[in-house]
Amino acid sequence: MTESFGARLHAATAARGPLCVGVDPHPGLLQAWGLPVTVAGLERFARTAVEALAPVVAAVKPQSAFFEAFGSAGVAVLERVLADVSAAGALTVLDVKRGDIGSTMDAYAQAYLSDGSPLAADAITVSPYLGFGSLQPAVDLALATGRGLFVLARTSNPEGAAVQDAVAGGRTVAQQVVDAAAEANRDRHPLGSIGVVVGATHADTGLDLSAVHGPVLAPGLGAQGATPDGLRAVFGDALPWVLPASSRDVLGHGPSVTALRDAAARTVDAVRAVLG
Ligand SMILES: O=C(O)c1cc(=O)[nH]c(=O)n1[C@@H]1O[C@H](COP(=O)(O)O)[C@@H](O)[C@H]1O
Repeated sequence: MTESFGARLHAATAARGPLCVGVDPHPGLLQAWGLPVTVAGLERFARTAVEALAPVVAAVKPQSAFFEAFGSAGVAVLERVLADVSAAGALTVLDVKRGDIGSTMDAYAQAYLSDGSPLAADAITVSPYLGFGSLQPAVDLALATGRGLFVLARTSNPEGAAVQDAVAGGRTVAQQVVDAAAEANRDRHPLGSIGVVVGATHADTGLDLSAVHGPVLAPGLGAQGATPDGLRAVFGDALPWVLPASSRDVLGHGPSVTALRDAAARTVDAVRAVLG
């Protein structure tokens, strides 16, 4: 039987530390690395980041939009990134934030979560704001193929509050997302495969994460102001579920492979000191 994403992530973070590094090829970062803002520059950037990071961190999260911006040639670079990260032993979390009516969600699921698809990743980010139930085709396919989801619950940006902190039926919308993920993770050991996204940027998430039993992707370290030391105050008892994520703060140390790897190692050490 295929090993679940949750089990694979649990093993990867135990071996390499609890950190997901994002590969976000911002045009400004390409320029800072002395690269042209072209497909060739994108490819060099992505290959360097993968060479530096994929052999050492638990998970690598390419942000799809920065590749899509270059059209089909950029998407081809993304396909290569996904393959190379896997070959180097890290898990791939493709940040595409998909969410659609169920029948179309099924097509997205086939694109990103089915064996043999060129854009298949170990997990993808999805948006539940067409209703958590609309994600069911992705939940089903992820669980069937040993893959996972990270469902946006309380995002790192301040604008998220207007929707995610709204209260319906006595619970915030974000809490309802967390509870639905928890239900999908019930009885999955050692870790469920339906993760949630909760920004590390919040003073107080307002969430009860005690039953989530799946990974809590926590973006916002560095560039958005969150710090490893701050994770304890943000997540409290839920720290064991947390997978902190950082993109620009690490990528800014390129193009030196050594400097990128050192930056990732420093961040891993800092989050390990808090998460254990
Ligand atoms: O799903 C995500 O990855 C995500 C969710 C969220 O709430 N906030 C957030 O910043 N992200 C992504 O995480 C990355 C953060 O990048 P940095 O701010 O450079 O570390 C970006 O690719 C964002 O799109």
